[in-house]
Amino acid sequence: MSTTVTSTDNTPKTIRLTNGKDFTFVSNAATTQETIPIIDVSRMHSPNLADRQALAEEIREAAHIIGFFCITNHGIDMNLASNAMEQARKFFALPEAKKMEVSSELIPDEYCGYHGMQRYNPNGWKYRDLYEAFNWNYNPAKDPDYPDSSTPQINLWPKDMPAFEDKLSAYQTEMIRFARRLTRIFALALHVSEDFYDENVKQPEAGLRILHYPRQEACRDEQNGIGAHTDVEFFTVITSDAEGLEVLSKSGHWIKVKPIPGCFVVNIADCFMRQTNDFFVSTVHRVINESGRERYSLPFFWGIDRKTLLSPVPTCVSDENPNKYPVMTAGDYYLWRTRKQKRSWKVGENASETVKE
Ligand SMILES: O=C(O)CCC(=O)C(=O)O
Ligand SMILES: [Fe+2]
Repeated sequence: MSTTVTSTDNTPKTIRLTNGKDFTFVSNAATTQETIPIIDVSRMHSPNLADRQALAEEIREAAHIIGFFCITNHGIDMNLASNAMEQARKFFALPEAKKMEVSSELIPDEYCGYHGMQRYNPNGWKYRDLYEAFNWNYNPAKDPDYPDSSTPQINLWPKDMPAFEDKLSAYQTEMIRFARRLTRIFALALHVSEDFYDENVKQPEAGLRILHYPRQEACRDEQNGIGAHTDVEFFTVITSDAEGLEVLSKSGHWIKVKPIPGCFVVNIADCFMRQTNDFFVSTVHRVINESGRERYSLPFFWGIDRKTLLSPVPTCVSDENPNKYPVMTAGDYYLWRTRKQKRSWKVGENASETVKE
């Protein structure tokens, strides 16, 4: 059945994103009248190239039109996700002082570590975003395909909680294996050879985060769970235990994404949009937790390694459609965004970037 969550604020708003672009939504209400595509990805494991190509064409369309889709029959062991979720609940239940021992402020140029409750306000709303999070980076030693114990991880793991690191890392290892395969399908979707990205994902950007959203009491016009934003890297794979994710449609309306048990939501992020010269769209999204209970989510952020140049994919540029973006390394881009977001999303600093029309 279709539903629309009403909002007292029906005036269009324009907000500046940290990627420098502006986006507008026509109303702050959200609807289930529009949906995101559901794609059965079992064919990604097929030995037949034609099957993989057929899947790639479906992904091509979804990545081009809306930049968000739900995947079924992915083959990921969901026990690993539930174990990570269980650890998330335990971690967030710890005293604030214990969580602050691994504060993300300790490493300013990385996202890893703990981000405290109501710390950021990316949209300049009345109240700060109602979430806390813990991020962890790729650990080369635990790569399932190219393990490398000689390159140290950059992470802030809490002391005396070995199960926390173990369970979170086990999920990460599974997701890396999956993301490498999905990257090959994305290459086919761009009509380049399947191995186009293989060399660039041997030391990938493969960070994860656990998020905890308390039940929101304030109205949706005054507070977000996590404010509207776009992700930074190539694609994100999300699992969550409750509704709350909202995606901005092309027509400027918020679509409520209904989580399907056992499935993941995949979305295109900014580096992929840049590299495809906007052919794939990195769509604005946010979370508002009106589920009436706490919400936990587990996004996995996947991108090419830091030293690779974000030069355009050959099939996405032509004389008529020249590259729109300056070329830089993925690492420089990630660093620029990390610095910008950790600074400007802090309380109040971004409010001036919100243009009320
Ligand atoms: O909690 C979610 O479902 C999404 C979180 C998100 O968009 C993010 O952390 O970038
Ligand atoms: Fe996101």
